[in-house]
Amino acid sequence: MTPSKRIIVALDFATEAEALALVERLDPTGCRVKVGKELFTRCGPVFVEKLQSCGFEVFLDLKFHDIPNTVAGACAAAADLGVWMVNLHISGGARMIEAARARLDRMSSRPLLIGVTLLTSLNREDLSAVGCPGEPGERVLALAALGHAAGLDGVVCSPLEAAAVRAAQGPDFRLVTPGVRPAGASLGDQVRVMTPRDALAAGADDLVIGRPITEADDPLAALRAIEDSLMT
Ligand SMILES: O=c1ccn([C@@H]2O[C@H](COP(=O)(O)O)[C@@H](O)[C@H]2O)c(=O)[nH]1
Repeated sequence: MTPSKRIIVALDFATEAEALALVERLDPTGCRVKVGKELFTRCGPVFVEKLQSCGFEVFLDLKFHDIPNTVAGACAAAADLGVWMVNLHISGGARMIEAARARLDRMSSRPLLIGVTLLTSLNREDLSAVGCPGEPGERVLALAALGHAAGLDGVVCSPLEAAAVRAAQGPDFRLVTPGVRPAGASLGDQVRVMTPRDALAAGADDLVIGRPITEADDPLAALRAIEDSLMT
């Protein structure tokens, strides 16, 4: 895989027109795209199909979290849509993940099934406030192990945790990392972050990058600069 194909551009836009304005300038052989809650709620599966008909592999980032039967059905719907990757929250538990995986395994082709460990916007204090005292890294490692054993293809984690998860879960477990910021870029609401180059060096497979590209004066130039930083 080329270093640039490791970039997943997060299309966190409020309208289809804004998303298309960027997508029409992107090369589907050079990057993937992510459709999350905002764009999907506004534009729905039809927009995902449009992206796919333009040649893009789509990460459907809806972070399913519900009872096993409901999440399994949602994952099957994502598979029917033909997306490349879909995700759920590992904190939904092993039975939820196993049900999703079993349902996907019955389909003729399936997306990669990835689990969110701990949102990259959370720090130690946030964790403690929701009744989970301890270091974010420890929680990520525990959730990654649970998710792998239950049938996930990989996890979403911060690049800060990528090396430890890679060491614990091996080379074939996919590590998808948001919380990626070029040096000097605004963090926004992200807390556990690394630069694109450091994230790759730490073992990330996929770099999910949104606002540093989408909110740049010249989004394409911002993407190119990130790609260049991965090659040098
Ligand atoms: O832990 C997580 C899980 C998902 N995300 C998503 O990634 C992008 C990041 O966007 P930026 O603009 O680069 O911050 C966004 O769509 C999130 O929903 C995450 O950030 N952290």
